[in-house]
Amino acid sequence: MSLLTVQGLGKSFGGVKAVDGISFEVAPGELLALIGPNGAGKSTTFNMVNGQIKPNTGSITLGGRELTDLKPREIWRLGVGRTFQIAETFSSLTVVENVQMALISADGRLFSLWRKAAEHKRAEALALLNQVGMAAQADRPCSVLAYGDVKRVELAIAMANDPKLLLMDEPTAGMAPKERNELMALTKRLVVERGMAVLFTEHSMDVVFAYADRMIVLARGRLIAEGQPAEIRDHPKVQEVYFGSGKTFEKKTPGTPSLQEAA
Ligand SMILES: Nc1ncnc2c1ncn2[C@@H]1O[C@H](COP(=O)(O)OP(=O)(O)OP(=O)(O)O)[C@@H](O)[C@H]1O
Repeated sequence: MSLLTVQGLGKSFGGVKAVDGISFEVAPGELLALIGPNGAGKSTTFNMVNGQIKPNTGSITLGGRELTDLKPREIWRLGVGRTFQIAETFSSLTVVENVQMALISADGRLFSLWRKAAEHKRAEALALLNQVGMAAQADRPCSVLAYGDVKRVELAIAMANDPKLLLMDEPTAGMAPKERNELMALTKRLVVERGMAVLFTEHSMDVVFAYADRMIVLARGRLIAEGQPAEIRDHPKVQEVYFGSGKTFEKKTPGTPSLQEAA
């Protein structure tokens, strides 16, 4: 049974069909990668799922509930979280304060002045930081963290709303290979442990092939392929759209896919 169901989704900007009647599903506990060359319609799709852009056609349902007529805040409340290409944390606050703020926001309450900021939901925030391996750094300001650690804090912030579906916009952009793998392994663990679904875009094909359970491929707004990473790598239409972009899929050794940058 799917959690997110997208049917016939379309959006045009002037004469450009940014997204052209796409349909796909995401199941609970699934890590689904959305890939495609520049301008394929990935961001527009993301922005429609979280309500920032209204589609011209089609429907998006979460657990059977239609989302297309809801505001972004209402969609977030129903359990659709998002992380961004550049991590969004308050650098002047400590790690734990950032998560505390998110917990307060998820409660939908204004900060109560009669309680000290330092105590508000601290235990809950620390439990979330523990899940992402950041409890030991709870009282450090976010501004002094390594970028990979900021991304972990961002995940804890996203978890504060207990999302059923997390949209991750190029989660590993700007990260070194080791950090990339650590972040994706952590994401995979959260998906399995919480039964959460993740829909993510990613330009790094190594990450996609190593961690995605399934992939969907967009080109010029259309969904051109869908399947397991191994099926997608060998898919002729996918090879075709990536040909000319400077990227080709190649197998280094049998069963170890990688992306080669053409000279
Ligand atoms: N607000 C907008 N106004 C006009 N055209 C837009 C707008 N947003 C996107 N487009 C166009 O829609 C198409 C799809 O863009 P989109 O940003 O969704 O692609 P993308 O796959 O996310 O690309 P990238 O990988 O470069 O981020 C592109 O042709 C883009 O120029």
